[in-house]
Amino acid sequence: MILFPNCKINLGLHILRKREDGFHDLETVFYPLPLEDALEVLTTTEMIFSQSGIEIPGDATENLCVKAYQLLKADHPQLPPVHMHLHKHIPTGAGLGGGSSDGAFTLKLLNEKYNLNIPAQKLEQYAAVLGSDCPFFIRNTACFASGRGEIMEPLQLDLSGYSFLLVHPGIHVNTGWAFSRLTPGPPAIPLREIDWQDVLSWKDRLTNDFEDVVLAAYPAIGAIKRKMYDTGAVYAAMSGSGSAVVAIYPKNSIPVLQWEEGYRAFEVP
Ligand SMILES: C[C@](O)(CO)[C@H](O)COP(=O)(O)OP(=O)(O)OC[C@H]1O[C@@H](n2ccc(N)nc2=O)[C@H](O)[C@@H]1O
Ligand SMILES: Nc1ncnc2c1ncn2[C@@H]1O[C@H](COP(=O)(O)OP(=O)(O)OP(=O)(O)O)[C@@H](O)[C@H]1O
Repeated sequence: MILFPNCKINLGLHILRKREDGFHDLETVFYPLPLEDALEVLTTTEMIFSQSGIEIPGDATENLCVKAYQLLKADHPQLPPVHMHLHKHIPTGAGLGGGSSDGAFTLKLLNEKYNLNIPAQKLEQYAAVLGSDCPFFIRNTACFASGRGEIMEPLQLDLSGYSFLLVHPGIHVNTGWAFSRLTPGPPAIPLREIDWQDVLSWKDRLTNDFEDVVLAAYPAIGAIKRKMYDTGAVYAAMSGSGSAVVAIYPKNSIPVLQWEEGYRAFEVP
């Protein structure tokens, strides 16, 4: 069985407070986009994880696909050994949730392929063990998120009338480092006060708290954002803790742009 774990973008991201468990409470809107990895699972006689495409830093045993398998196996010993192959397109350390999506899709795939009958709510709980961004990818539709990102509420938001440009400057931003650099606090404009149907208003009202610290450390990211606005984007912002920047253009109006060596650009027309 093959599934295609997609990426997410954050539309607005406010870091509200540091918690006693070391994590931060936040508020954000998650929106899924079809920049995808490919995840294949076959039944075998011994556990194998293999990977192609973009190289993932770290040991294969730390991969969220492997961790997701182990998490389910502990509660569902009937799961057979599998060969999991992950073909990676989504840049890592990009704020696009690629690793989180791989972990969440592994849970969904194993549940379906081996008829474990785990309800979606329980899958979200397993996903929260893997990472803060993971639960979103179980439902994978636009939502408000709070807590660590695991408390979700559906948001009616259809951006299919727009085109998206994602640019990754090849910089790997460590999420833990980015959280450690910022000062949490109440947002100037809470996400509940944003008019989600008026995309043109977002430029002046929707903010990502990570931009202050991450753009200060990596000015190249701010330059990408400026170039997007200079070329007709109606909204542009860093996604999550970066370093990818996402721009929303009027439908089929993404300009042909030259980027520096080592940058990768992805279009969702
Ligand atoms: C920045 C976002 O992408 C916004 O959607 C997420 O909050 C990050 O989620 P993630 O990559 O799944 O992060 P995790 O793997 O859970 O945590 C990585 C590290 O980020 C910090 N972290 C993460 C999420 C959170 N709500 N508070 C935190 O302080 C912690 O230091 C943690 O050790
Ligand atoms: N399947 C995977 N794909 C990408 N990275 C993974 C995967 N499994 C584990 N990781 C680890 O996650 C790290 C990237 O996480 P980080 O939170 O820094 O970046 P991100 O792009 O914001 O998040 P993520 O893609 O995990 O949501 C990588 O350095 C890698 O070690």
